[in-house]
Amino acid sequence: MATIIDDFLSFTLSNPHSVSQQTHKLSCGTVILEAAGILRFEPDSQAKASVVLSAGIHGNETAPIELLNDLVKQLFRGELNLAVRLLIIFGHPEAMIAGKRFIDVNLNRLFCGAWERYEGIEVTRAQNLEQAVSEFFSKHQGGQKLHYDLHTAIRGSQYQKFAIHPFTGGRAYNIAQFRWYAALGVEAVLLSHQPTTTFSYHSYVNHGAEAVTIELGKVRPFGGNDLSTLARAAESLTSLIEKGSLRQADMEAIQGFAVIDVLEKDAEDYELNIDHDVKNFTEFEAGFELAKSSHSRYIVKQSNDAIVFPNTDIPVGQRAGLVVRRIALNKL
Ligand SMILES: O=C(O)CCC(=O)N[C@@H](CCC(=O)O)C(=O)O
Ligand SMILES: [Zn+2]
Repeated sequence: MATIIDDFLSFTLSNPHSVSQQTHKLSCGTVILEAAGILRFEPDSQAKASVVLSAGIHGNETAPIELLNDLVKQLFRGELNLAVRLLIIFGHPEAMIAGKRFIDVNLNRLFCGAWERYEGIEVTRAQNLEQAVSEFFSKHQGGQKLHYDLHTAIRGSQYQKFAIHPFTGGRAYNIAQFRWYAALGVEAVLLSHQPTTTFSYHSYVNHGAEAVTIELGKVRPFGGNDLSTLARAAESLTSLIEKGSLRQADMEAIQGFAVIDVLEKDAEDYELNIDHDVKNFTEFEAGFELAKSSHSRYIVKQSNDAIVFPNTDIPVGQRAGLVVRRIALNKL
């Protein structure tokens, strides 16, 4: 059986529920297996930042899991310098084994204490992840607190890699973060217009971290990903781990979008008036009836408003899509 040193992903898939704590000495730090799918790296030198990198919050979004697993292998082999405190999280090992987005309820709707209102195996995992992040940031030693929650999208996208920035509630946008997203290869950023119960929003609002959800392509099973498409993301994350600073690329490469509306599935007969293969960021004409149910209709308000994350295969009360509108990030 694989050890965490050989292959953290294989080890996690073989030990999805509970593990005994393990500590290993690295050439420039220490690594602690804290819980199933959770590894904490502490550098020997003064840490330049506290960084959370999570993937697999949705079990079938495998490319970023494979990406993080490669980084962990390089750290164990002593091939990378460790300049930051680093928490690596494989969010939902049981869903990863099942090859499913989730088992009972969508884990990425349970943070900020929302788990209190749900039942299912994800409830305990959400609590454990909140606690792991809280303990990690409570030992912050200086520099920035950062959390990048890595996903892949169910549908194809007109922008392959895009970020969903948390609702700021008046906190200023950090332009250096946008430049860092560009360095990761991100092509579009959505600015959320209201609080959510996602993992990245939790770190942003409760820990004051610079946190964001990043979509790195399309959902594929383990082994089915072309990791060469993530080379830029891998290089920039490696640089963050080794140097403790965020690479900066030209922000002009990123298209900004404001989230205008959240489409909510408000009845069992809720329908989106789009084909199953419509891509994220597809635009509509003003007046188009985008959604309807026995309770409501959603009419597109302005031409070129676009849809992201359309999905009606969800419980009533949850998000069936986001309506977004182009904005200039340099005018924020
Ligand atoms: O492709 C889809 O429909 C969903 C992909 C995904 O899991 N996206 C995240 C975004 C989280 C956020 O809004 O910050 C999610 O839906 O949880
Ligand atoms: Zn996801």
